[in-house]
Amino acid sequence: MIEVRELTKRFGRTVAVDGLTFHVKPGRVTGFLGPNGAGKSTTMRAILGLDHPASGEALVGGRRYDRIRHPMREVGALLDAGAVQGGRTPLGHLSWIARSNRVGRDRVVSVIEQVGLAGVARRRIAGFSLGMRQRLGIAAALLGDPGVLLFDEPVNGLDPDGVRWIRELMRGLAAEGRTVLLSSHLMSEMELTADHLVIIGRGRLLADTAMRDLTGVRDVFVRSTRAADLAAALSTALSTGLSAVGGTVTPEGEGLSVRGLDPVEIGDLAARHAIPVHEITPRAASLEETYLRLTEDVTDHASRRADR
Ligand SMILES: Nc1ncnc2c1ncn2[C@@H]1O[C@H](COP(=O)(O)OP(=O)(O)OP(=O)(O)O)[C@@H](O)[C@H]1O
Repeated sequence: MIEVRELTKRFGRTVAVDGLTFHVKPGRVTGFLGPNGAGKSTTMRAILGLDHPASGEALVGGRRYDRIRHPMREVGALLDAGAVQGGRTPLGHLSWIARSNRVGRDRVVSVIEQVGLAGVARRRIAGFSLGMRQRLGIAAALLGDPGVLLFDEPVNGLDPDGVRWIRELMRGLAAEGRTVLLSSHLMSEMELTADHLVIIGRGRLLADTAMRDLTGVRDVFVRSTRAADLAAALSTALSTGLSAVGGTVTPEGEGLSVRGLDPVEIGDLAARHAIPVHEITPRAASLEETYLRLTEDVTDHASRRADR
């Protein structure tokens, strides 16, 4: 479990994180979203004790990172995959981290295999692609077999095969009961990977919600050869209070986009008016659509400062 409480972090005049509160629970993948400069990396760095907040706190398993006796065994993180000495090999790099954290050598071999780097374990990292460096960074995060994991943009630079691998890895780690916090700008990928979302903008919380609640039914598409008649009947039903306030009927191609009525209500109404209906499809909003709507008012910090 990660608990972020009233966290505020400033860099000079920039408020990177502004009174942010959320919890990341075990057993599920929590996606961490927000526009560039929203404060995601700063929040993750605060959780890992790398940035010190002006106020508030970030706790892992109920403790501040610097109070954890064997941090690597409790929390693992991939923040910046580029920050590795090129002269080392994966085996050398991970063995060095393992030794300085009292983690056994068997774990080194096991994580190298887990991330698919066994074939290059003795090659110099300098020649590695970004995708291979991401895998190495993930191996380092997993080294202590921690229950809490943070990944900042792990999909960066990976090919489609690697992207799928990350998705399965994240879901597998959550299924083992671990707490997984994952940031990414790839909405379609996040939609497939995360169970829960924390969305921030300008350092503040915009949403803390289950994925299925955020991408729930948006509208119902109804196709009919008598779309105009059906539209009239549906509009009457909406205006006489059959549905919640705010229902709409909008022409779309050979049919109608209906909000505020469910497929059963629409089907029953069409039958009562003897209007033929050839399709009734409830449509979900994509994460991208919902995310863009939620964040449309929050520009990055640079433009906010320039506004002042
Ligand atoms: N070390 C620093 N010194 C000064 N300003 C910083 C520093 N680190 C972050 N910031 C600023 O704090 C704000 C939040 O940055 P942060 O990197 O946390 O955002 P982010 O959500 O991770 O963005 P991105 O999606 O672009 O990675 C930005 O305005 C950034 O410029």
